[in-house]
Amino acid sequence: MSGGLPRAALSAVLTDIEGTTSAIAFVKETLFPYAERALDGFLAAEGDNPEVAACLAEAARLAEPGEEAVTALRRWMAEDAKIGPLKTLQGLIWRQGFVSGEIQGHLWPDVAPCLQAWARAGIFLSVYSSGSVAAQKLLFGHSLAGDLTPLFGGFFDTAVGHKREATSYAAIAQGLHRPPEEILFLSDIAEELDAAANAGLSVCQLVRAQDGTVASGRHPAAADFPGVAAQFGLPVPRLAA
Ligand SMILES: CSCCC(=O)C(=O)COP(=O)(O)O
Ligand SMILES: [Mg+2]
Repeated sequence: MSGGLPRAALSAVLTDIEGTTSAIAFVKETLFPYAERALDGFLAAEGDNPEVAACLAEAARLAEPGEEAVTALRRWMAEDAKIGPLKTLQGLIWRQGFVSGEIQGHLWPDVAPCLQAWARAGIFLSVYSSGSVAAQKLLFGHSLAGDLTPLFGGFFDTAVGHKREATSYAAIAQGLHRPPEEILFLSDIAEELDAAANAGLSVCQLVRAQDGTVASGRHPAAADFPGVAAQFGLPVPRLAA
């Protein structure tokens, strides 16, 4: 935090998912392997679906010369590359798992009570994740805390730009019709917070011990959402012990 300036009054919270609302292990050990296992069967069954076909065409365009679309998709999965057609396809594959109840969206226990209290206090809530908007809605719609999608007024993915680029946050602030400093961006990744801060947003790093996150020292930091609330003047709900 730079030099003791008073913080702007917040009107909105924009939150990341992996490492912020949800465990990194849930994404890496449940969601990603589910999509990897299901990929071939899904493409065989749904390859003619126009949305799936569009992902395959875009993957082929972005693949290395001579590399097949499916090979590129598997390589991006292994690299955890945040590439549009992969993220869209993962969302489409996860749909069956979330809707059937096989997967429930992980949320740390402090998250839902804080989001509910902030929404009740008139704070506008939105999500910005590398996961597709469809995947974000599945995770919050089928979460351990039930369907939280009505709490959110906006969902943003990398269609707006990459998470380490300031222009993405400027576009989100413009889309939300709010001055950037009134929007508090929450993330575990310092480079994302750098980009948001460069666009003028208020920022806080989530340093969740269970995820092994290390504080960057470049931004305000909190161990959980009540810690965020206490620092930024947001309501702090009473949590069950
Ligand atoms: C249901 S969203 C899954 C998260 C995901 O696919 C991902 O790549 C994590 O990105 P984030 O920007 O939330 O860290
Ligand atoms: Mg994250």
